[in-house]
Amino acid sequence: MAWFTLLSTTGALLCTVFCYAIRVTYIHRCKINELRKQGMPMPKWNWVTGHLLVLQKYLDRIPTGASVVLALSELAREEFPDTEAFLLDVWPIYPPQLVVFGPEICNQICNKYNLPKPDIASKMMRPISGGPDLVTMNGDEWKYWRSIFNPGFSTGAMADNVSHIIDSVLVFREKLVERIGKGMFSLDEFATQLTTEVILKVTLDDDSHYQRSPHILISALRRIMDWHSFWDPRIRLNPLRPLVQTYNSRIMTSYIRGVLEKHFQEAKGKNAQDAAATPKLPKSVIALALKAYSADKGADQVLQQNHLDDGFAEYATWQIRVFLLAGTDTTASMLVYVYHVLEKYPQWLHRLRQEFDEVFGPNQAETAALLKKNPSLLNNCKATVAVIKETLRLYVPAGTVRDSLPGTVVTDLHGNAYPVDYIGANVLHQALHLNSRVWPRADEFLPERFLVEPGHELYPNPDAFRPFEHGSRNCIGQTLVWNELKLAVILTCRDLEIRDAYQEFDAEVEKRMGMVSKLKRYIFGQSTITLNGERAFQTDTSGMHAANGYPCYVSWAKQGSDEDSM
Ligand code: HEM
Repeated sequence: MAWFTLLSTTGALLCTVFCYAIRVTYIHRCKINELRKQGMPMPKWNWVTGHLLVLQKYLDRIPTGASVVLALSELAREEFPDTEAFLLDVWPIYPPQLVVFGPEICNQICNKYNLPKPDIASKMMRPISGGPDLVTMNGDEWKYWRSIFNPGFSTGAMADNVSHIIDSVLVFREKLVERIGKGMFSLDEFATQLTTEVILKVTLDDDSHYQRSPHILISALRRIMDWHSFWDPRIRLNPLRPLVQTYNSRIMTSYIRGVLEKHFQEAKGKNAQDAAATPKLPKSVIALALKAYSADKGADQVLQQNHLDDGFAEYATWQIRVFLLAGTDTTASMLVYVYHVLEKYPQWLHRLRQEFDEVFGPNQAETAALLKKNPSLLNNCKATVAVIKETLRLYVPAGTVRDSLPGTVVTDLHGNAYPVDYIGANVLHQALHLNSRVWPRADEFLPERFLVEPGHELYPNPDAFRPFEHGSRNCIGQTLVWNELKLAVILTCRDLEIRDAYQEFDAEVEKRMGMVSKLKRYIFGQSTITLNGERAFQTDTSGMHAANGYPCYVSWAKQGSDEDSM
């Protein structure tokens, strides 16, 4: 009898949940259908699956593991070049969005209306950050914490960081040199270790030596990331996920709180020794944030306390956690792609080497010291900047999603109005950067477009280039990115050469392939491993890292190889 009651109660509960899901889905799809009838552009739509089947069609064209946004970008460019905007309904996987990829409509979303960040983004970031974070906060809370962290990322503060970034880049270089003649390795792994070491130093003043040894904080973050997905239900619904993430989250919080407290006590000690002087805090992001916070809360009051203010420590910890994520993967993935384009287009490698000779003189050994003494020399490397910009255009690793805002209407080029009070927005940088209306010869690698004068046919529309987004929600870390990428290229590309090893990597995979995999391939056919001819396609990882960790070889540059490449 008890079993019968249990079964019938469970059955009734499941039925209720099922009916509720049907009802919610129906109400949602009715709203989309309404927008469809009003003429909102969208791909072929279905009451049951929304646009999932259309998206799947484009996903089937790209290699396994390639980023979903690349499939979305293909869809955008192929089906909506005229409106540069369309509605995408993949609910319940993600809320419906107006996908946009024209500079004018992007400006409306990010600058004119500055639509808020959606709740769902904040929920998805929570396991990584631990609490409200700068990337997904809104309103006054965001404004306040952005102003607290702005000084730490200012151009001046970043110039103060050049010296230790150089030290980290020199370790990266040393590691590359150690790999000469030693076979294939993952460039992505080396690059990520470099950017991680840099962000630990810049944000926490932590001399982690992460390029040479593991770090408890980063191991915990990586474990959280291994159990994290922004969309994959197989990962999101795994019951073990919250347990693993909570455990590692505690490790991260306890480590960061420890470092903050240590810096606070040191700062207090310095103040006590020299009461009259302005506090000589180290210039890490966190130290400058603490300074800004103290100034805001009433001069020395914060520094008079026995322990670091709990409210500040809690928020700062969440932000450090998000900086560790935002500051490593994207920059590392870009660095890998810069080496990739320099291998593909040796004439640009040659041009950069000429530029380095002109700016830093012919004696390479002196470059690091020169840059430490005079970081502003970085501003003289115009061709280097152009190459990095063109790489950022073609391999942009991030975009922005925004929430709906009641009463807001955006318009496309033809004046068609799209209400964004039920659907949010997805500014699709990958499609925007390849939009052939605004980018002449959009698919070609042409760094010269960033060197020509206004009036030239290649001169870019500034609103169409937004790797770091525009407006008040732009990337806080962009100056750091520029310094890191320029320094890495300057200090490694003059005498070292990277060659991708995908051919050898694929041959290894083939050799190690088991019978079952071979049988599967025989039955279902070989799935594609390139995207538009690109084997180093961007993957569905945070920062869109290059496929398979970018297997490569490194060698000394051959004498005269530059001249040969011209
Ligand atoms: C190549 C490297 C990078 C790229 C392409 C990039 C791109 C972006 C983009 C597109 C946004 C806007 C995102 C949105 O609206 O949701 C953003 C925001 C942000 N980025 Fe980056 N980023 C990079 C590196 C970094 C680094 C090194 C940091 C260091 C801490 C960082 C920290 C942040 C933060 C905190 C925000 C949120 C800013 C706010 O809303 O106030 N990013 N980034």
